[in-house]
Amino acid sequence: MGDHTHDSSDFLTDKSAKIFVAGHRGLVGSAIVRKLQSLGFTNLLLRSHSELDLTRQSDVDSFFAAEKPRFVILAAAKVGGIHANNTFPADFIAINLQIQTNVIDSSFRHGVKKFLFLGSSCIYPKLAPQPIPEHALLTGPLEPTNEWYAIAKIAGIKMCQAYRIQYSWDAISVMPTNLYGRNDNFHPENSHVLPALMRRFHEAKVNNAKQVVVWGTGSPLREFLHVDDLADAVVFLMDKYSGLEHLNVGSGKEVTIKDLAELVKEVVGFEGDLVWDTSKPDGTPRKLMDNSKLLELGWTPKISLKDGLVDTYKWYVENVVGQ
Ligand SMILES: NC(=O)C1=CN([C@@H]2O[C@H](COP(=O)(O)OP(=O)(O)OC[C@H]3O[C@@H](n4cnc5c(N)ncnc54)[C@H](OP(=O)(O)O)[C@@H]3O)[C@@H](O)[C@H]2O)C=CC1
Ligand SMILES: C[C@H]1O[C@H](OP(=O)(O)OP(=O)(O)OC[C@H]2O[C@@H](n3cnc4c(=O)[nH]c(N)nc43)[C@H](O)[C@@H]2O)[C@@H](O)[C@@H](O)C1=O
Repeated sequence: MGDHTHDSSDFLTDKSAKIFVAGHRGLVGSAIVRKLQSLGFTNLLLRSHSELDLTRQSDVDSFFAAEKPRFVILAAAKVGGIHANNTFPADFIAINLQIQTNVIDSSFRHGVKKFLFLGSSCIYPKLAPQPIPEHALLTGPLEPTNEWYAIAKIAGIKMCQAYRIQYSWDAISVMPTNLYGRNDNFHPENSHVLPALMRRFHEAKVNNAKQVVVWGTGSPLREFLHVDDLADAVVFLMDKYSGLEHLNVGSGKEVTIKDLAELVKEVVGFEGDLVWDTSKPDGTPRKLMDNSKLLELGWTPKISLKDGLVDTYKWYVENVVGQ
């Protein structure tokens, strides 16, 4: 049935193989492109959103028919933090279902050898056991602030499994924890917590503000992974993993939002106070992935949260501030 969990594909052997990285301008896609380029891959197939709208089925199919990539990594999606997910539920379910259905089906029909789908830790029940094992999927109700996005992601996992079962097609699914790094979205309301706070502390520092508002109670726990570690894991799994089950990718380390805010404040160099806006949702109380399956395959994360924050802040100042 094509469930050769520990088989090695020839992903790393042919550096001229055509690889379509969908969403290459985003946080995750750009990190995967950097990783592949650093390994010597020379035939990356890249299209911006304006060049190819992945929600348009016939455009996607024509693109695959013409280009015939050998490998596909799907990092294009409608993505956002807790506020965006809670405010635009129709976009989060519809756009993600459209993109992933089009790209998965066209990849299969046009002979892609191996396909990788990216989900998210929000696929798991709100009150899943911690750390969250892969088999916690579909065992309880979802976190309401992101259930629409989560349902789309669960459908993506199931679609990859269905194509593997029916057609023996090599499609795998990877569930990253909360990510951060270069090319993140620093939008003040719609981004994730880490880029949102980095921007807010930076702007408060340059404007000599006394206070910065942080959302929620500060008590939720989150696990963060630098996107360069995620890109390393994606390439590792394209080479090493061909299983039916989705795999968690995390750092294994969690932090409260309060401690994260203090750390970002320190890295940015803001010296004022934090004010907690408890009218904003906390979301899931705790979301730590069990990454033991990935560790057993031989992969380990390398970038600490502190080092990753320093690198991201440097990038933000050099590339986003004043643009
Ligand atoms: N960021 C995180 O913390 C996490 C992310 N993930 C997953 O990783 C993947 C990538 O996320 P991330 O890099 O953060 O997201 P980004 O928003 O940074 O990047 C998404 C990319 O997809 C492109 N895109 C969106 N819609 C379309 C479309 N209709 N047609 C073509 N391209 C489109 C965007 O282009 P444009 O901006 O021009 O629309 C953008 O380049 C997603 O599947 C996400 O679920 C998983 C866990 C955590
Ligand atoms: C990756 C993951 O991302 C989303 O889930 P989330 O983990 O809740 O992500 P978040 O980064 O937006 O918030 C984390 C915590 O941080 C708090 N918080 C404080 N201050 C700000 C703030 O200024 N902005 C944001 N966004 N959050 C803040 C916030 O209240 C919450 O308690 C999913 O919708 C889903 O898309 C998904 O899969």
